[in-house]
Amino acid sequence: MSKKDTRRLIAVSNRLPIVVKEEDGRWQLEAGAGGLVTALSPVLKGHRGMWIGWPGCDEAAPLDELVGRFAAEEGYGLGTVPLTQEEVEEYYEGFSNMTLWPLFHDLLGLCQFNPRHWEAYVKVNRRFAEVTATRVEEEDLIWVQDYQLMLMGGRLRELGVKNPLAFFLHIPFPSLDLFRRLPWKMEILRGLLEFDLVGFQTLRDRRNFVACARELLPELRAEVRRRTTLLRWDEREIRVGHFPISIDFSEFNNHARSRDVADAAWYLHEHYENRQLILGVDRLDYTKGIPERLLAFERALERYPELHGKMNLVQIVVPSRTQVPEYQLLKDQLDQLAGRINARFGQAGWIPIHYMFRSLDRVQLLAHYRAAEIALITPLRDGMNLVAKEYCAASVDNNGVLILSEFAGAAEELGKGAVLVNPYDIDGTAEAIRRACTMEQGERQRRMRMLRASVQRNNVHRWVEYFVNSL
Ligand SMILES: Nc1ncnc2c1ncn2[C@@H]1O[C@H](COP(=O)(O)OP(=O)(O)O[C@H]2O[C@H](CO)[C@@H](O)[C@H](O)[C@H]2O)[C@@H](O)[C@H]1O
Ligand SMILES: O=P(O)(O)OC[C@H](O)CO
Repeated sequence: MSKKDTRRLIAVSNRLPIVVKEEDGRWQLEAGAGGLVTALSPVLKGHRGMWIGWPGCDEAAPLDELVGRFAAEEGYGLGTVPLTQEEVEEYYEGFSNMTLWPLFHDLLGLCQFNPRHWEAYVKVNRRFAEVTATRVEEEDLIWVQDYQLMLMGGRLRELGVKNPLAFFLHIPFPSLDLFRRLPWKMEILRGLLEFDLVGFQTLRDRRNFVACARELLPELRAEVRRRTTLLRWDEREIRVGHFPISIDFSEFNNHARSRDVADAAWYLHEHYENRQLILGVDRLDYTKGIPERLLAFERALERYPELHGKMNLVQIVVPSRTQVPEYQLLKDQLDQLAGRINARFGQAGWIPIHYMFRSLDRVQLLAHYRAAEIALITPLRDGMNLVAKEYCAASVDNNGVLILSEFAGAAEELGKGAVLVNPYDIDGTAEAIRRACTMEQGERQRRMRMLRASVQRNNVHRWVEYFVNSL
């Protein structure tokens, strides 16, 4: 949003940027984790906005009081959409996370197509629209976020909301071949076409969407413009663009240089006895390629014994979607893999993999980024991947090597400075680990300078400005 633009921004997403908890009989609000929170909070703070979403807590919480406190402290308001336990199971865990999430990440084999889940998805999307309609004022921009809410636009129109409506998809949009497997593809497609602007992370996602729309709605007309594709359908015009999301570069860069972070990074190096640190940081998710990464690390230890004792893989996994069975299985798989590889290669005084299943606070996260000589970010498929960008912004000594999956949206922008890998290619990723461990200082610095300049230029403020200006 440009500085001149004074319109209020209403962001709507499944989850509010908060976690409500009861500790020792006292209710508290904590900031939530995840890419969306990281990206949107600074923007809403700057534009006296409002965030509408599911508070994710039980009915006993004194929500009004907590929400009021949040607005006073954070500088933007919250609107809440409560969900019942059954709705959480069917709309969120069910249709959103067992159908759309795997399908849109090209993992058809993990998809469930359950009509009950679909019905709950329709119902909850309508509810989100109804709550939003009661909060909206004449000049507001409404910006709906992500795959859980693709049907909101239609209901907002039915309710007579005339404000500009925008939608941004944080995850990839699948190819026509995959999208057509969805029994409710036409409803989703028509739902997205109710918005005035539909944004994707990458050019590939935008092209996939336009290809689906043209194929499944033959009467639709598409015209490629300079920055967007203009669709004409049902007497309306819809703009479709790609807007790679980013981070607040200055915030990460400045905080990474602070005394707290420098001390914590120094302590980490001492703790790991000055070995090279290879860092993985992910939400627990089967799209992030963590088992494949551990196997590639194992292959590197098999093939390059000269690396033994010289480096550690520090893998941090933040708990996520723990009620979905696939995520529970993944957790067990990771525990077993890390244990097996450590038992196979560990020596007195050297445990190859340090695996932590928890969230880190900001100072610790930045200290890990700053201390790590290598970031190993190997999703099987990812809309963007903000960890890759955060690592670059926090590598203030220009000394880090970014190994990045070619299937992360971030690879479109960071492909030149990063060492790109195919995460399914275990040998290739192992070779990339060796290459990064032995890369000369000059090449490290040249690559990281390029990466940092790119993240600095294409920061989150530019993302919002570019998106809103396209409306
Ligand atoms: N152990 C830990 N402790 C503390 N914080 C941790 C952590 N592990 C991860 N985080 C934080 O969580 C965020 C994760 O963002 P990502 O972009 O990697 O993925 P996510 O799948 O959540 O987001 C979705 O939205 C984003 C934004 O659009 C897209 O990049 C992505 O592809 C899409 O799946 C980062 O900001 C990171 O700092
Ligand atoms: O925990 P979830 O399901 O809200 O996922 C958050 C991630 O940022 C995915 O968009």
